[in-house]
Amino acid sequence: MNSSPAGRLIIISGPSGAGKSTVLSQLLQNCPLPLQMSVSATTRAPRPGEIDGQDYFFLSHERFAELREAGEFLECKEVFGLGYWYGTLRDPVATGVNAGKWVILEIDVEGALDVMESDLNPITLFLHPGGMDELERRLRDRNTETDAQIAARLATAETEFQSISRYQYPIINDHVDRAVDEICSILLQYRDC
Ligand SMILES: Nc1nc2c(ncn2[C@@H]2O[C@H](COP(=O)(O)OP(=O)(O)O)[C@@H](O)[C@H]2O)c(=O)[nH]1
Ligand SMILES: Nc1ncnc2c1ncn2[C@@H]1O[C@H](COP(=O)(O)OP(=O)(O)O)[C@@H](O)[C@H]1O
Repeated sequence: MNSSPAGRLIIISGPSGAGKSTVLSQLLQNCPLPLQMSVSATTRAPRPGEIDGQDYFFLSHERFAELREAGEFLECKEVFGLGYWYGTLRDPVATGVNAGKWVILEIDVEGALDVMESDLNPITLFLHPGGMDELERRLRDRNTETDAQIAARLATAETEFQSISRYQYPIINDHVDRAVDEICSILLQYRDC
């Protein structure tokens, strides 16, 4: 018998550069819930400082395709139309939720819509940077992508904003601390449900 309280699935989406990683790392440190990040698999190259198995599982295209064909992904998508795949592995998510964790999927809108249609009943949040100018500034200041990659991210952002109404909670990340507090308050409302 499993005596742990039930875990939850949480989805956070939002355009690249909105501040998802920044906000989530503070949320994990400051919100008194058993939160756990889902580690996605991707075929994109690691950025300097990113650690395999911690930030992502960095896979070859061949290995990713094998796992996809074997049905190992809860969802997977080619994001930004640049040939790079991203996917959520089923097993670690199920293991986390069964152990009472509140597992956070930081995934794109297309993948999120797939999970919303499943019977997993996720809590869904969309992080918004405030405006396109601010988004571009954050992407340029982050200095991790080429101009072409930034352009692809901005084009995808325009499309992603059109799906904001599919999420339960739109969050404006104007100040990191404020956004973290807002998200934590929302999640705490579900603690006794
Ligand atoms: N569908 C899906 N999208 C993912 C997954 N992991 C990451 N993403 C999305 O892929 C996009 C790019 O992520 P990344 O390459 O880390 O760049 P960043 O968002 O600019 O930091 C973001 O929109 C993520 O939310 C996943 O497992 N599935
Ligand atoms: N509220 C904020 N105000 C200003 N800059 C921010 C804010 N949140 C995040 N940033 C910065 O914006 C850039 C993109 O943030 P990041 O967390 O990498 O976004 P994402 O994970 O959504 O792609 C980073 O350089 C980060 O330091």
